[in-house]
Amino acid sequence: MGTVVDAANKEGAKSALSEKKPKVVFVLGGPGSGKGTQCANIVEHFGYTHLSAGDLLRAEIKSGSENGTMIQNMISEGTIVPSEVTIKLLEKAIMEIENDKFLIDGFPRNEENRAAFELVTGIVPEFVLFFDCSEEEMERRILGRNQGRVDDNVETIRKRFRVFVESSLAVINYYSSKGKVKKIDAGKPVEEVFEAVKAVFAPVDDKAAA
Ligand SMILES: Nc1ncnc2c1ncn2[C@@H]1O[C@H](COP(=O)(O)OP(=O)(O)OP(=O)(O)O)[C@@H](O)[C@H]1O
Ligand SMILES: Nc1ccn([C@@H]2O[C@H](COP(=O)(O)O)[C@@H](O)[C@H]2O)c(=O)n1
Ligand SMILES: [Mg+2]
Repeated sequence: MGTVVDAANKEGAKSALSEKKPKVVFVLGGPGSGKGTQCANIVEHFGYTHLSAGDLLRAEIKSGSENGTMIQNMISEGTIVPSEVTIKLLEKAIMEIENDKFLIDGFPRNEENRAAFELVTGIVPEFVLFFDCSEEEMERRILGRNQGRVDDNVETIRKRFRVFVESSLAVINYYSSKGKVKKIDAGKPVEEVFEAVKAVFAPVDDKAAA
């Protein structure tokens, strides 16, 4: 099966998404850095729609789709699912949802994700919100999360840390070279982190909370 990049190259196709032209913010950071927590706050205060790539993949497992077993195994291992799978889920969600601005949480996770998304959708992010947090603090948070996630165990957490350092940081560095990264100290308490997040969105977004 050709990759999603091959398909885009071959057909020179831009998905229907590029017609919709949504505003997209990538929300990146290590496992347990607080991406989902802060996305919920941003949704409430600034009117974005939150799309967690991890949640979309977990929903795909639950749907019993043909990719479900592969996704389940990769999440259990903390590895990164092929871009074509994740991008199709993101494209479907963005096209179905009546909003023109989206927080894409936990994506892109590696260079393949990044390049394929831009090639297939034609979308370039407004900016990247990067939650910077120590591994000690992230591990402490995940072990206290109690959401029953198959990947919330010490062994998989350590694998996810390794994937983040080896693959995801390169994505952050790429956008940093474009001057697009807004780095947040995510090691602080939730409310303090959100104060810093608000400062990022307030000047840019016309729906800033009063
Ligand atoms: N600033 C914070 N201080 C303390 N605990 C936090 C903070 N932000 C989030 N948490 C808690 O840490 C845990 C992980 O947060 P969250 O699920 O938002 O992280 P995440 O980056 O989405 O992780 P993953 O990539 O594993 O989905 C949750 O239990 C959350 O309540
Ligand atoms: N772009 C992505 C995002 C996630 N995954 C897989 O899902 C796991 C959980 O992601 P969270 O953001 O919810 O922590 C992640 O560890 C990967 O296994 C992916 O493959 N590609
Ligand atoms: Mg999350």
